[in-house]
Amino acid sequence: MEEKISKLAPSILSADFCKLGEQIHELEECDIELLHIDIMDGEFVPSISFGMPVIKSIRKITDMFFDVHLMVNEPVRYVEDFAKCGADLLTVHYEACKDVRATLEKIKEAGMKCSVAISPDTEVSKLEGLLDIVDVVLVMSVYPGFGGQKFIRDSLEKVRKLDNIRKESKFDFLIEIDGGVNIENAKEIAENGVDWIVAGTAVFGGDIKENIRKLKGEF
Ligand SMILES: O=C(CO)[C@@H](O)[C@H](O)COP(=O)(O)O
Repeated sequence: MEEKISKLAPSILSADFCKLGEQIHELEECDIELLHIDIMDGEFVPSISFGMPVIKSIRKITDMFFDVHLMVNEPVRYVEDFAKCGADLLTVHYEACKDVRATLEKIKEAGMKCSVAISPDTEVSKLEGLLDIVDVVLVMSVYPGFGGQKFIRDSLEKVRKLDNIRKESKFDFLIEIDGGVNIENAKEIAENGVDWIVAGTAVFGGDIKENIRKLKGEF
């Protein structure tokens, strides 16, 4: 993927849903261009978050790039629905698809960017045969399902492996990391070759503008 949007992708899972519109405008005032949107189905992960109606509503109030992370079994079933409600990029989990490549192809055909995510127990080697098609690889640095968990350090090794693969190949995917990012570890994460950094609690817990100012100062 050619364009490199600013690195920080706030995850609205940690937003105050009574004030979602206001908080999105606060992010815009901080020049955030990338919004991470977590969709959970209660099957692939234990929790249920929210779905298309929320994306459709917030699409009306912002032009931010919608980075939609599907923690959903067989996401191929929903590709067109997410395209219609305004997703710019769809991430599907390697572990959740019967045919990952066909799912990614369908996302592209629907006019969106595509991304594949790996959970902490899935090795980078599983992505062989997919790296030519993906725009982004999402490395989960917590077990998917909940915000506010502790960063799993082994995920940095995966990031380095992916960064080496793309340096040694013609692939130009971006690398995104998601889970447990905070002011203490953001600098180290960015230095390992990550392009997009998702942060939920570290952005929405407390003063959003102050949190973003501090996080952006780290990378
Ligand atoms: O996908 C997920 C969790 O499954 C993440 O996007 C979290 O929402 C990130 O939250 P923090 O770890 O930053 O609080």
